[in-house]
Amino acid sequence: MNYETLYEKITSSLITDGYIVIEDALSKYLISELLTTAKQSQNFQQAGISASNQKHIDENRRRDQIAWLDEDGSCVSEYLSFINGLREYLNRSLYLGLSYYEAHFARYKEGNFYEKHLDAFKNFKNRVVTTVLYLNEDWSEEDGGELLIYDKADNVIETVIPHANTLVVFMSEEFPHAVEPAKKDRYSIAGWFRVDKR
Ligand SMILES: O=C(O)CCC(=O)C(=O)O
Ligand SMILES: [Fe+2]
Repeated sequence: MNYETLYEKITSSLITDGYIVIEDALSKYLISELLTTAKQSQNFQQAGISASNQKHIDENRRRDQIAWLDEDGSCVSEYLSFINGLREYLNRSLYLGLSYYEAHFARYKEGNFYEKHLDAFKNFKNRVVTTVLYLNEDWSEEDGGELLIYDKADNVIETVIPHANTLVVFMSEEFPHAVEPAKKDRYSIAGWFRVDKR
């Protein structure tokens, strides 16, 4: 698949707004394969909070479960090839020097949420660009689980319904965000382009 138009759209929005929400971003088929892979994964673990990967689990702030992506299935490879093209495009056009991408499937069960947070800590300079791809077919407004994106003045600037094939991309240091409690299982792939070494 040729993703150039999508890369161009993401890049220009990152320049003007710092973020973008795109519905129907990728192929429907790819999204349903990714959902099947996520649902079948045996690797989900309770997510932690701390910056340093030490498992400090704080259930008051975050209740989702995560499974780090590995390139075993063809749909995961296809998704990562889209992502790698985006990484190269961003590096070519914005000189971001993104060196790699880490990503996990996330599952929020009924009642799970993620309090308002930033994905990157200013002094660390590690996570530069965040991506979230939603995998939920037939998600309606009553199902909760919205992503709220805030500006620096703490106003909600976007309320994103986690519909299958909606892709969100934003500058990690700039946008506090939160996940509202989900009312049924909510699946996504959250990922981060980083500038440090693996
Ligand atoms: O799933 C989402 O909408 C956002 C998840 C998130 O903020 C994170 O994993 O850091
Ligand atoms: Fe986040």
